[in-house]
Amino acid sequence: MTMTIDAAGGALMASPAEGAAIVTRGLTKRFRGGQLAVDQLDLTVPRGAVFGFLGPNGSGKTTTIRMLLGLVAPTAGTSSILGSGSPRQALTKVGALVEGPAFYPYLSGAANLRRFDAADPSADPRTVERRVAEALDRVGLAAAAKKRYRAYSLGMRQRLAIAATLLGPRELLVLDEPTNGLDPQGTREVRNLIKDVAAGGTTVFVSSHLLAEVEQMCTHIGVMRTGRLVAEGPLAELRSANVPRIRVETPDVAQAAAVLATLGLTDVSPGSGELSAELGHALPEHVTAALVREGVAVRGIHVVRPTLEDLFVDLTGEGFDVEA
Ligand SMILES: Nc1ncnc2c1ncn2[C@@H]1O[C@H](COP(=O)(O)OP(=O)(O)OP(=O)(O)O)[C@@H](O)[C@H]1O
Repeated sequence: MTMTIDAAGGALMASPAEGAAIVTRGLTKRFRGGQLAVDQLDLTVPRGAVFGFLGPNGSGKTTTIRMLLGLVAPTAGTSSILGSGSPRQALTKVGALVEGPAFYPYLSGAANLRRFDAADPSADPRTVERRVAEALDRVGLAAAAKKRYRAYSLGMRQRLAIAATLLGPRELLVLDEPTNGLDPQGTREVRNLIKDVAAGGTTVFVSSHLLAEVEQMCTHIGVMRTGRLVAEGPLAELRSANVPRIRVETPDVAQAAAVLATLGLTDVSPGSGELSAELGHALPEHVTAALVREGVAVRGIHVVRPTLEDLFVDLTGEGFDVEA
């Protein structure tokens, strides 16, 4: 179901969450069957960020989003959206897309949006035509406004779902797996649309299990593993946290390990016919010279900088689907 969550407006309360678009502290959800879906989540989404909420299937992303939007009650902890501790107070400024869209196939895109808007008690029916036209224009569907929904491509359908979240001015968009099921073209369309929306100043919180996709559009990421947040921060910072390693191919593994340790390299890991270590600030040419000087038979030397994918596999214990 596609939904734009709206509620009666009201003054937003000042709170410690001011300045961030989303803050959760100790947010926890245990389902009745005993399943701990979200475990002590401390999340901070800065205003203006495109925040990628990344994690394998079942890691708790949708449950977190449902708690943020007030659709499911947390077992423990707090969450705050746009500085308000009560989701209902902030939700007129929030557009949310949770799960798949539910549009009428025989109605046009524009007619679907009009129906959608009519179901929103906080929307002004006098301005609906203008707002529908603007939303369609924003997602690049102005020319297809009168086309029936069933004739839309998958990418167009998803753009219409996002248009439904943009029928009012939004400070925050929350999108749960918006590219799920899309082909590469549709994925690109949605990704570009998200970037455009963010460029207009809207904070975007987007969940995904696709690392490559998140890397291409997000400024910040949070990584979930079995209900817990295992990494969070600006993408650039997480990238630079990946320290380069040196890998040496040699039959003299033990002797090479001793040389690397003497040079101050850390995390020296011997293997079969090769070994690796964190390079740190050492220069590869100095390491090579030292090995040769000590009589180590060097067959090959490589400097490897782990990718974000490597980092996430380490963090989550699982591979991510890297196809966008
Ligand atoms: N209503 C529910 N009752 C019981 N368990 C649930 C319920 N909803 C989700 N879960 C469980 O909670 C865990 C987290 O699910 P959630 O849907 O939040 O993960 P997700 O990261 O969004 O995964 P996906 O990408 O597959 O939707 C899963 O183990 C799931 O089976």
